[in-house]
Amino acid sequence: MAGTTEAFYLHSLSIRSPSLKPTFRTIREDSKLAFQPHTRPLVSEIVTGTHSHEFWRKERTAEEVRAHVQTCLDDITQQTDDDDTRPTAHVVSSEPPLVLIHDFLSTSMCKNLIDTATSTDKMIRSTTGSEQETSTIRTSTTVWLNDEQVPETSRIIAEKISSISGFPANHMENLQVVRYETGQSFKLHTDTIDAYNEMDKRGRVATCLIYLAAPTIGGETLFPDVHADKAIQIRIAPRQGSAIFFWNTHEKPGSPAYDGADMFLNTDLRMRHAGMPVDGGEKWVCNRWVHPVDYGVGVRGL
Ligand SMILES: O=C(O)CCC(=O)C(=O)O
Ligand SMILES: [Fe+2]
Repeated sequence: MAGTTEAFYLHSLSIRSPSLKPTFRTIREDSKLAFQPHTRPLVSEIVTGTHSHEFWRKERTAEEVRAHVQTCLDDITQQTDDDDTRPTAHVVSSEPPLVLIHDFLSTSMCKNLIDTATSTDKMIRSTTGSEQETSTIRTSTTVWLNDEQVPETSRIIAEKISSISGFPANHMENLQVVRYETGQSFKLHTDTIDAYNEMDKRGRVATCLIYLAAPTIGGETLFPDVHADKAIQIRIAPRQGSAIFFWNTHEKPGSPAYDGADMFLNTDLRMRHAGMPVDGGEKWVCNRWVHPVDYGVGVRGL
């Protein structure tokens, strides 16, 4: 099947229908670990990449991925995060890496993003791709928030993603806040496409998707191809404050195949995913995408 994208190819996509009836594996909340105070030094400035890419240079076991992401998260201070919860990493898939992080963002910061997004009065129908097209592919509404609008929340998010990915905050787009009302969805797509290699800012090498509010029914994020067993499709149930992190290209930074920011990055089609229709209540998410080059702080999006 041809690659699907958040950009131009979406029109030709359809959800894969495997010959075997898929087993849906829904990732739900794990028991919450008790808060453990952080003993590491504070990160007082916007990060410039506190961890190297080295970890991602080769295929890792699930436990290696979990331990690495957990350490990256623990390295980031929670001082400005006002909930007494410690983020916990759970590996949905180690190859390709797909990590679910509970308590990635505090409840109050989730609310801060939703309130700020709402108060802009600028939420418009979501689009796909650099052409900013609206279609039935994506029926939610969107607003972009920059660092000035949500300074602390934006910094906390950037620090955590920087720690995990090894890319500094200036490689990240602004925050894209998305609201799904009942009946709305985002069909199967990838967050980057090979054609983005032609752009100055290049493709979205990594995605961090944060769940700001969970619907009462539906709205799972579906990954039909990430599990090695093709009969298994992964569905992640939104939970407020949780996030998923994944790489969108075959070449992970630090790997032998990764030859610097100028290289051609091949979209990993196993990372196709969809926001399933919301069947009750409202779902809010926030995207922060990472690029292989300096994206320029304050730039709105692709
Ligand atoms: O809403 C979801 O679960 C997925 C959203 C998504 O994939 C996107 O915004 O690119
Ligand atoms: Fe996506």
